[in-house]
Amino acid sequence: MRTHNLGYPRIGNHRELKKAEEAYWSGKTALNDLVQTAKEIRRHNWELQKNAGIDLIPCNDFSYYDQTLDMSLLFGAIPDRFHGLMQQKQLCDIDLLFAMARGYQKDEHDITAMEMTKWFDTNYHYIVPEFKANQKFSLYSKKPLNEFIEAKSIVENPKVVLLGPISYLLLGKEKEEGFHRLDLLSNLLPAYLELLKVLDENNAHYIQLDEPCLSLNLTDKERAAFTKTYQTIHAKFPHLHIILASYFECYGDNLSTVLELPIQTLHLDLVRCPAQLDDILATNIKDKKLNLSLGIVDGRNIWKNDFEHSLTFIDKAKAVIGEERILVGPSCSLLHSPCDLDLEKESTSLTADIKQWLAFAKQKIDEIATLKALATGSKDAPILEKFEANKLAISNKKTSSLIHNPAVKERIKAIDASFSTRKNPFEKRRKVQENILKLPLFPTTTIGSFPQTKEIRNWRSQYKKHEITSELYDLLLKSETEKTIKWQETIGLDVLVHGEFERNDMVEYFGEQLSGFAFTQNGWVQSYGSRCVKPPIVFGDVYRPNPMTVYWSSYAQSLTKKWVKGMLTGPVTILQWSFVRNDQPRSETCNQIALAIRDEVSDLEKAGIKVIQIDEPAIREGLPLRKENWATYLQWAVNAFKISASSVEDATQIHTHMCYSEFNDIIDSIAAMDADVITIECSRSQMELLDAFADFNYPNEIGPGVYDIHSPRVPSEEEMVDLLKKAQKVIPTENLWVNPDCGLKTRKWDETKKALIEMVQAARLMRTQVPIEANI
Ligand SMILES: CN1c2c(nc(N)[nH]c2=O)NC[C@@H]1CNc1ccc(C(=O)N[C@@H](CCC(=O)N[C@@H](CCC(=O)N[C@@H](CCC(=O)O)C(=O)O)C(=O)O)C(=O)O)cc1
Ligand SMILES: N[C@@H](CCS)C(=O)O
Ligand SMILES: [Zn+2]
Repeated sequence: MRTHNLGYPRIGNHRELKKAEEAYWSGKTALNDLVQTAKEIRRHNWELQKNAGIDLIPCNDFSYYDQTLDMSLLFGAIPDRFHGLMQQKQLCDIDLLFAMARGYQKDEHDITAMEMTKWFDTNYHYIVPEFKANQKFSLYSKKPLNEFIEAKSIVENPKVVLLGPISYLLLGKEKEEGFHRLDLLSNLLPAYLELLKVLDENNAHYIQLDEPCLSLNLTDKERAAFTKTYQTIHAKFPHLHIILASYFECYGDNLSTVLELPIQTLHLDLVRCPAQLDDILATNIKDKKLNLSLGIVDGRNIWKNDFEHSLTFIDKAKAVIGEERILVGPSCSLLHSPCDLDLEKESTSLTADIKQWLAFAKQKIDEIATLKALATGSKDAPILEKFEANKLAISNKKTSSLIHNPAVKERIKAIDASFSTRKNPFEKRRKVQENILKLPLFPTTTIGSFPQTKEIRNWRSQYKKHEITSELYDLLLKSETEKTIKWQETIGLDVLVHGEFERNDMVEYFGEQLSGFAFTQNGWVQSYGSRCVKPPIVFGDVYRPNPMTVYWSSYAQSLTKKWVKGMLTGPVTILQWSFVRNDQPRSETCNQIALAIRDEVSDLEKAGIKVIQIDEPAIREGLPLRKENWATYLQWAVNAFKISASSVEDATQIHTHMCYSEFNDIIDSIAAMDADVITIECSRSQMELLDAFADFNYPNEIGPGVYDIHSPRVPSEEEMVDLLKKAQKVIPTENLWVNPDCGLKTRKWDETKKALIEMVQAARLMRTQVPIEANI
């Protein structure tokens, strides 16, 4: 029996990578400083896994931005718009990678970034490969080889992790008509073979090919592509040990294809799909040579592994295929886990009771090693002590009084259809709202957050460390809010926002105020590029002890005669971006959060807030990976949103906001949410997304994002007018709002100001082009 890991978090224990990257981007440090920080993180990770006794340690799981983008650069799939820049500036690989991810606007160059979207059902975002017809691929960079050589100096036989060819293609997008990206396989496969040859020549033996698309519903053609690809790889490199890894779901109807592939090891996510072990063991696997990687330590959540439970899986597999053919590992890469629980001090939120139930990446690595020791009959005292401590923690959690709250459970039981129905249909509400809000055509607004400057983050940091008083912190935030309200008035935005300066993060902020949640001091997880989030932990029944946002929304509204949007995160997004309990269905936890948000919506309404936005950017992300499970999820997710939004009068306008996901397949559910207005990220796909709304005849109002907020580049009035005209072709003018793609928290003020001024001008211009009677 051996242990392995599918990937380790690459941000560093204290987000060293983020800090080094942002310092480099702002010109404060040199490239070499960043390169050294990255090296140090990799060395730390490898040594940690080696010291824990992991047998196969991954390399090339590091990335400066995103592992999918790395593959595009590795194989030279660099969109044409970057070619001039490459020739003229002779950018090194890292700079080119950053330009592709973030866009490039300097000197005479003005190049848009590549698209970014959610990685399966996670809160991690990848950069979408762009393909043209007859896209060529060849080895452009040496990253996997370099990292293999580097790892070899620290660990024995590092395992090279690569995104597999089929998933790489399927995760990309055709940027020209007339071909399907899978048609590019014949161009791509030789480049993969070339890479494997180089790795082979340098004595790499273990290659982990991640093919997470095997967790999706595939066509026969796609399955055939897997067969062809892995047969080709095997024919060329029969001596390489290929570990094929999919995760986040069952192999489902792809299982029989996968079991016939000429690979050495198949990885199973036994956390998301425990049943597939029995299915596989019931086949003729015993008579094959295939090894099984048992992914039994949850890479997507922070709960301690239940050793007794996990050992039943290992024993079952052992009985059929024998110890030698088993690898023990995490369910997926630990990229989605925070780094190290040891860095957490016990606090009033993360109490000793709760802390004993948790395991972060470092602890999970130790769990994997301990499980192997236990499964192979170790009688070492420290191992047996760990087993006893584990049993105790697991049983403590099952019986803890911290978790269950009868009042919350009663309230959940009382939910009926009236909780999720507005008083009147949209058309009726719309008239009432028009009379009160009196907004022009093409009303302008923003999505909520304004720049979270270093200064603001420092105030919060000082406040948390008691270096400044709560009164001073409050005053500082108020002055920032006031400045932002005044500035929005000056440039002529129609519906204002308070700026969300008081929030560290849109989910963590609510988690900090809701009972049943705990939060960490350092539990960072990469979200995209250098950006990280600290997901709060739902450990028990959720309720809202006090109003959470009324203070800031009321303050902002008191400063202006214009409408200020109340700003909330929706129940599905809070659920999706938190680490949630595994002892009850997600739908139940979601309903508990929905009731808490419902109370907040009612309080905002009572405080005179007329427009309330309930963000649900993660509703698509929570969609099960297999279509057969969609309907159940969508039913409870949409219902939870409606529970949170439906207590209000017709006069209160409910907005929702969604971003960075493929929404086309769930348009009917988005419509069923019945928000009066939806603002949605659209600009990177040049309004393509709106076709789905148009095809569906989406009845309510829509604000398609007119500029990309993930790039520092400032859009021009003309390009936004062009996008709005495109939108106008498919959506009735009276339904259109004008707004950026998402919140502005990651932007700098100068970029924000320039971009929003252009945006307001674009809306004004659009108004002048509408027949007079429609404008009244
Ligand atoms: C909308 N998005 C979000 C997602 N998930 C969330 N949970 N939240 C989201 O907003 N998923 C989809 C997208 C992903 N987008 C983003 C966008 C931006 C970020 C981001 O900016 N993250 C910040 C961390 C934010 C935070 O929690 N900050 C804290 C701590 C600040 C800090 O580090 N303080 C320092 C001192 C100050 C300094 O030197 O900077 C310290 O304490 O040492 C806070 O504001 O209090 C990031 O920096 O990565 C994430 C996802
Ligand atoms: N209101 C949030 C939504 C982000 S998806 C923001 O503006 O940052
Ligand atoms: Zn957003």
